[in-house]
Amino acid sequence: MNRVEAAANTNNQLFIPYIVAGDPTIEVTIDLARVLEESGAHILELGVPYSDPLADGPVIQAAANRSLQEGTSLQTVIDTVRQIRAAGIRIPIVLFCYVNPILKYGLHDAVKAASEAGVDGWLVPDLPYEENDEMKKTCNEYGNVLISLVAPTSNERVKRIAKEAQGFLYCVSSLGVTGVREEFDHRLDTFITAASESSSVPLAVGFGVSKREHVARLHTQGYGAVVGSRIVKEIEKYETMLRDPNQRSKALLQIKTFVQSLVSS
Ligand SMILES: O=P(O)(O)OC[C@@H](O)[C@@H](O)c1c[nH]c2ccccc12
Repeated sequence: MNRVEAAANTNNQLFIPYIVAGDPTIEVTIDLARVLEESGAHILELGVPYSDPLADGPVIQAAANRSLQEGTSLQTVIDTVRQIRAAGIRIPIVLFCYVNPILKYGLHDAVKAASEAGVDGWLVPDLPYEENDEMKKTCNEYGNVLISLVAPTSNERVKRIAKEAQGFLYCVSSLGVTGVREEFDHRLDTFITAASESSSVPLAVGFGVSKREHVARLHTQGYGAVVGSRIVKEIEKYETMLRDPNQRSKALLQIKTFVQSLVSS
């Protein structure tokens, strides 16, 4: 069984952090992967920075820019995963990548290289479900899953996507872009109920999940929690210390304590 599927099926309180690879450096990304694994994360969403991140809010856009200034590319992210695995970090990794860098690299070559480096799945936010056949087939050919994303739009489409989902079904809490939110779309509960009734895999909710109460509520309802911007903001806060080898471990400890506070029951 694929490691993302295994993690999703054995943990009914999924916690899935998202960070941008190369933010603030590739070296720190490897340390952060270990910190997130130690903090109890079940699956790591590792973002490939992109110059035109349509679905991302200001926090993640800024992180992508920091990473792009470091020269991060899909290739260096694949190389980073290889280093993460060589460091003995086993957490299942889902690569978060917009479609352009994949097409530029070559879809088949990208999935093959990533799988050989230790990637377990992909999520391509701007690849419509109706056009994902080749990506899904190639992912599955290399033992990877393609994670599907559903938003609170028409229930019929949600049901169709949910039925064929792999690993876990990523339910976007509200329309718009990523970023910390106080409240969620009022249609969230009906939308998620429709999705869970049709889904053959566990659900995880993302977009705006940024407090312990948010995570606890989702876990109580039997859903996983995806947290991106709020963790990326913490990384931004400690950027200078993370860049300084003499202060890095202190910053990593602060970040670990923060992440643990999000998931502490
Ligand atoms: O940042 P938030 O509001 O916590 O949402 C998670 C999100 O960052 C992460 O899953 C993600 C990053 N980029 C995306 C693009 C589309 C969908 C989801 C994402």
